[in-house]
Amino acid sequence: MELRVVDHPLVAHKLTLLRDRDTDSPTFRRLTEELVTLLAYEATREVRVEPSTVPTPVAAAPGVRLREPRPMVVPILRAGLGMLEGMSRLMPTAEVGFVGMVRNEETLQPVTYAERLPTDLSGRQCYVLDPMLATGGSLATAVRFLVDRGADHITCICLLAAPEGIDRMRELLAELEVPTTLVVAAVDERLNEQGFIVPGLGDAGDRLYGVAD
Ligand SMILES: O=P(O)(O)OC[C@H]1O[C@H](OP(=O)(O)OP(=O)(O)O)[C@H](O)[C@@H]1O
Ligand SMILES: O=c1cc[nH]c(=O)[nH]1
Ligand SMILES: [Mg+2]
Repeated sequence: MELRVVDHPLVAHKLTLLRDRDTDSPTFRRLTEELVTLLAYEATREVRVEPSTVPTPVAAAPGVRLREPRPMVVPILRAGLGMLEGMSRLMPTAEVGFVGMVRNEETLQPVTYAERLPTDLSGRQCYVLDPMLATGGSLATAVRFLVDRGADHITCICLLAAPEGIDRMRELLAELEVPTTLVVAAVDERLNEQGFIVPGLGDAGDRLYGVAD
């Protein structure tokens, strides 16, 4: 798995505001979208295109267009949903599939409670969205799921990652033949005893949408 940490002052500035516990929910949502759009620019560097020529008012201009099958964007519910709009803004013609996952707060194991994806993802490039990579269990499960259905190129976009989660992803995905890239705004210090990223930003889902039961 290739790791790309996006080193850009605007990303760092927005991430700092996002982390602040005094940032309210509407601002948190807006910053999340803005950050994703910036990360997506880097994350879509390998998106597949094909030659396409268009007529300008002056002459024919050779260019490119996104290749079929269209890329698939997969937000991991709940918190990943906050990243969808920012991603769609950059790649509006991508298709969207959904996976719903929640971590068991004691065992930290992910539980999949929803899935709405094509059964056949052969030849598809997939962009998985989840703001937080903590133990790596949720993201690795989602990636495996997509690869099992035939996806042949996976890019994960996260806002924050813990070193433990990156190591775990590498371990769990080691035998996959499919190229996998992780694009993040920052790699934080560590996980705490509750599996939260330190210093992190708290519970991304709660900060986006309010406290869940
Ligand atoms: O790397 P992991 O240890 O698996 O943890 C990360 C997961 O935890 C959070 O979701 P959560 O379970 O809080 O669900 P939510 O999105 O509904 O808040 C986060 O959005 C990731 O999906
Ligand atoms: O720090 C963390 C870890 C998992 N999920 C979150 O939302 N935040
Ligand atoms: Mg949560």
